Amino acid sequence: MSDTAKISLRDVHKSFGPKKVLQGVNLDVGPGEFVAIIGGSGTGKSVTLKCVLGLLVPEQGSIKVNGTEMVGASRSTREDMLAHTGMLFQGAALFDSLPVWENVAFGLIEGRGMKRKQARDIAIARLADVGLGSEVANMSPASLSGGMQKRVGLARAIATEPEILFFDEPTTGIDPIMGDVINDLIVKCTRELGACAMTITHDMASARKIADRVAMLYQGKIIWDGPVSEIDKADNPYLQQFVSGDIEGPLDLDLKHL
Ligand SMILES: Nc1ncnc2c1ncn2[C@@H]1O[C@H](COP(=O)(O)OP(=O)(O)OP(=O)(O)O)[C@@H](O)[C@H]1O
Repeated sequence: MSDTAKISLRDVHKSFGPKKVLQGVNLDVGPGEFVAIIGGSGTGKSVTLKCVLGLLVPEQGSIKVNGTEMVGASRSTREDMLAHTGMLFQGAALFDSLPVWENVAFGLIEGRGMKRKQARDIAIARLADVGLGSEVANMSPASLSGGMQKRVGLARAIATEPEILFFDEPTTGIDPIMGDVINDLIVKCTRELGACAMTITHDMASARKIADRVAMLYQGKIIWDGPVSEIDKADNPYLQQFVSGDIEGPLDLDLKHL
């Protein structure tokens, strides 16, 4: 798998002072594959994603994206990688000073140097892909509901037709019905692009719906990694406790130390 993997993490370690957060993470995401990293609060999901994006630097290990080593990579190598990726941030992270369409078109205008008229047309098409009409294009992001902001964030993530998509807790902060709409849109948009994707989430319903595979992070390592269809049959007490949300089980002992 690692020769063809679009994203490959090998023995990734990341600490903050004495706190060892990642202690040898191994994970591959293949072409066209959607992997969800699941795990409880504070297990290091965000730290893992930030290491892949180059926002944090691991002190040990290798992270390859499209076969290129990212640990210790130059700024231009990282920028090149980011130019081929799309990202939906947890709070959608839209610029309130720009109208919706310019948020969606940002990577096209600033990153690709596209003319504003053409970029606006593409932005309106991407907004339609996520179920938003052209009347939204000139609105301020601040005037939209949380669910609409997530849709705009998704339209922005796919605007440059990236090969790799990253999602940071895509259903956090919105109601379950809107969460389901967002999950459906994420699946549709990712498939249409033929992109591979990585999401971090503690929402099992979302992980089951959007991912092909889940990888459970616990005590700094991936302790279970398998297809969504295998989750319920898996003989792993940590995974089963997390999936069922039980208070009793092997996980709660460790939670006291968080
Ligand atoms: N910049 C930092 N400096 C110090 N400690 C950090 C830093 N970033 C993360 N941590 C610590 O690393 C641990 C893992 O954090 P992380 O945000 O990755 O967890 P998470 O699994 O994403 O949790 P959640 O689901 O609650 O967002 C936490 O104990 C956190 O306090």
